[in-house]
Amino acid sequence: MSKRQKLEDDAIQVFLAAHGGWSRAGEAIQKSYTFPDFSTALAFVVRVGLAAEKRDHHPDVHLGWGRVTVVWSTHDAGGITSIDAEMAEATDRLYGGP
Ligand SMILES: C[C@H](O)[C@H](O)[C@H]1CNC2=NC(N)=NC(=O)C2=N1
Repeated sequence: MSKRQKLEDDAIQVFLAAHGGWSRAGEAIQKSYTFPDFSTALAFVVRVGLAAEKRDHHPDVHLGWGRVTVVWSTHDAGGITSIDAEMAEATDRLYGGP
């Protein structure tokens, strides 16, 4: 299946059930992460942004003091695709841990 083909609703539910903190926001999935200060949050945004550039797939990001919200959707497909699920997993890995 193409990575930019929309996921079915049940596949999205399976993804959400398996990945804590992610929720559906219309035709996107999103998660908020917390940090001890602004600069640590900013550094996370930079790491996510560099991963996005490598994959040519880019999130919407909201950066605040100690908080980052990352939103993944595939604009070209008008919804959530498996590359969004992959990038969400990559985002979790960049947040912390191996
Ligand atoms: C031309 C380029 O590959 C496309 O515009 C890519 C770039 N990054 C993208 N990012 C996201 N999130 N969705 C897209 O459909 C998308 N399309």
